[in-house]
Amino acid sequence: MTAAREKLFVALDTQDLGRAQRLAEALRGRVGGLKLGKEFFTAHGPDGVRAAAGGEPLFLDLKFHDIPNTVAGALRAAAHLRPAIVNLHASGGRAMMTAAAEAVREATEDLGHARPWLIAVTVLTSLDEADLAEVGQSGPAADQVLRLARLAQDCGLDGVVCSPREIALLRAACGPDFKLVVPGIRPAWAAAGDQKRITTPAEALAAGADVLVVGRPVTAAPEPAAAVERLAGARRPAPDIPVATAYLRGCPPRRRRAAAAVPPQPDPAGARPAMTDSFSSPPPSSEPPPGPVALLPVGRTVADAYRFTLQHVGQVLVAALLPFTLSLTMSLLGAGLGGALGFVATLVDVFAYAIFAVAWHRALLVGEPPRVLPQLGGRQLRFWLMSLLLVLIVTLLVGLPAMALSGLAAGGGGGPALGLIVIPLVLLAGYVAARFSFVFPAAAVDERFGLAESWRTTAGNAWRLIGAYLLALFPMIAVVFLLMVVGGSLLGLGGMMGGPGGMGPGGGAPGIGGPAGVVFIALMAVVNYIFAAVFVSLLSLAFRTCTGWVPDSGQAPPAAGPGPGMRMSVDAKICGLSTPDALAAAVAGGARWIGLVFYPRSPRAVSVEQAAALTAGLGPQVETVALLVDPDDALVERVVRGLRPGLLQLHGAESVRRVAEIRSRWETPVMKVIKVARAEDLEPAAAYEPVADRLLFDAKPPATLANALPGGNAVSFDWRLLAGRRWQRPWMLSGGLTLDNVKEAVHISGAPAVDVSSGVETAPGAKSPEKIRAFLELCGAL
Ligand SMILES: O=c1ccn([C@@H]2O[C@H](COP(=O)(O)O)[C@@H](O)[C@H]2O)c(=O)[nH]1
Repeated sequence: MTAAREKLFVALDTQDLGRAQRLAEALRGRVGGLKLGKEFFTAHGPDGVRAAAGGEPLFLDLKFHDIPNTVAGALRAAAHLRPAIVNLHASGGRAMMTAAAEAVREATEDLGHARPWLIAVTVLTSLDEADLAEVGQSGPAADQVLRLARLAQDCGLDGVVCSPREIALLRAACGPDFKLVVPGIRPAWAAAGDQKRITTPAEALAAGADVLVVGRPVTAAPEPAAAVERLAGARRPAPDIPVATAYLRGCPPRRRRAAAAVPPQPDPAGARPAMTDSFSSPPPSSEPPPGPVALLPVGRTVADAYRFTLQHVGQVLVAALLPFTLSLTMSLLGAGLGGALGFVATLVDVFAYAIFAVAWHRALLVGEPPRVLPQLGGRQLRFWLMSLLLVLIVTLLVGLPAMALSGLAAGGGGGPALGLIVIPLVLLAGYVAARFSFVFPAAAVDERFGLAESWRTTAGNAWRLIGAYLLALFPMIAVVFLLMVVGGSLLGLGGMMGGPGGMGPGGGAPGIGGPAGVVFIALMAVVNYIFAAVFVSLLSLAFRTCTGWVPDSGQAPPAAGPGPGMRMSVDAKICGLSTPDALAAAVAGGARWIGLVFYPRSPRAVSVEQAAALTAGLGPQVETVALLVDPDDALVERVVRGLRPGLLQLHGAESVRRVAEIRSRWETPVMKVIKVARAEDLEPAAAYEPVADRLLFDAKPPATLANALPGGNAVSFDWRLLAGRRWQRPWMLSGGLTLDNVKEAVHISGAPAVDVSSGVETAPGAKSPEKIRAFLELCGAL
């Protein structure tokens, strides 16, 4: 069982004993345990619990809340059911929790049972700040959660129930051994229902949850066991693949567990499987951003699709060689065959496209360089079958009605009416195809992803997808047209427009002869494959953005640094912007982040008002980063409220706890700066990884430098210190980067992103738009 599944307790919230038993049976051995709560218990009592749990680790979720004597008695009674976890409400107070802890200890000792975790519910995950205010509790939910967690710990409880949003905060405050049992888990594909403080399973695991409690996403699924698989394997974009992250605002923490949690003691009676140590094993690496699935940024996605393809034209040709040969052979054969054999030739042609598209999807999504002779098998077959199925669906849904209607219209002499009928149908065809299109990248990366899932995950992005395809099409049409005209006139070929210029990669059968014609056709084929690669890239990028897919560690390209596979260019942050022209240069040049400094001593400092005015109207393609140095709460509050930055850069000596607190309290992703001069300066990074969303490695201000700033001193450090290092968090490099050294810095350190300030200035604080442009150009070409 994977670590993710072992940490999963499924809530069997039902009054139907048979259903609970069927669910338990379906989930037996697939999850860490089962949770039976008030609904089931009220209907079936302790005997029902025994009958339903059937020896699986049991979380008896009765959330006791009463006077100390009553809760202690209830827990003594509950001990007979041999639960692995029992709970109460922390708001019952100190005396109640202390009595409860004592009762659990005594009762299990008397019975000779293993002692279950006794945990306290802090603030229900169905409550948000507004709900809390209504019951007289003002302030962030996280404050109340932290207060109650500390009290519970003080009373000798093993842990708490908290929402995923407070995991990092509680880990920092209560230590690695304090159990965090986390409901409010919602993969992207599941409805939130009544839950409010939610996140994805991957995020909760990555943040350091000991147990994930999931109910309806599993129990309401047609196949609960399959839902567990999906949930445990649910993925989100990899932070270190620059393009993927460009679409997502903010990143949640991913934590490497500081220490193994202590599992409950083994059951001496041996009747109930104790939770294994793998409960505490670190989750597989994944980087899930919080919140809803991102909207697809149309312009940026198209630009990235072109950029990725054009940066790897050689690889496109490698990927195209076999498909092109196959396609050309079949086209030549098919041209002479016609009828059924011609149809077979078309099927082979589609298969050739599948070979190409699978290779290119994999190039982008998992960084696998294409090969001249790829391994052919299930992937291409699935892709091919999906292509045929989609053609069939679109034909049945749209093509046939269009033909019938246009026949009617033509018969009735309704020429103009024809357009009115056909145009909506064509739009419908595009819409349906776009909604189903995610099955293709999914097939290429071996994801189980059907039409229904594609339909679901494209919801809200369908028209953006269509817009992106149309936008991508314009340059293609222009280039093909140009080639036709130029090629036609150069070669003296008539009727070229009906020749081999189809947008499909295989092109048509050549209708022109002679060596010049062959060269021309070869050129068209190359162009066609390049454009096909753009489309495939576009689809891959959209898939990754909308579904949050991220490769398994086994198939992922290196998490950082230029690996042997294929990669996008280096992302850049231009920091310390204070003028509109510099900001415009950064945005136009493709900076992924723009940094604003809220540190009064800096020559780049801006006020919150200036910053807000400067960044007003910025599109989603660029993220605002607020640089703070040991900020007090009031400053963070002002900056977050006034600017709503996508990232808070903490550039001072903020402790791990403070970083966690800032992130959680202001619900804004944070980037912690690690200042480096020597190898040992990298060590603190590990402690910050659990609580920060990003790391920034900057040069340590030299002690000898008079009036040194916390950063931006035009000083660099030995980039070799970072070479080959892998971090759990996405990271970037800064410190004395300039136009002259950025290439070398990236090459040596393997940085996936860079941050520059003084290197694009003419004097401290005076940004040069020209230098910014040139710097970004360099990064784009790296
Ligand atoms: O704060 C809390 C405490 C407990 N729960 C319980 O967890 C499950 C969640 O079920 P879903 O169907 O996944 O929403 C449910 O049994 C709750 O009683 C919680 O959600 N929040």
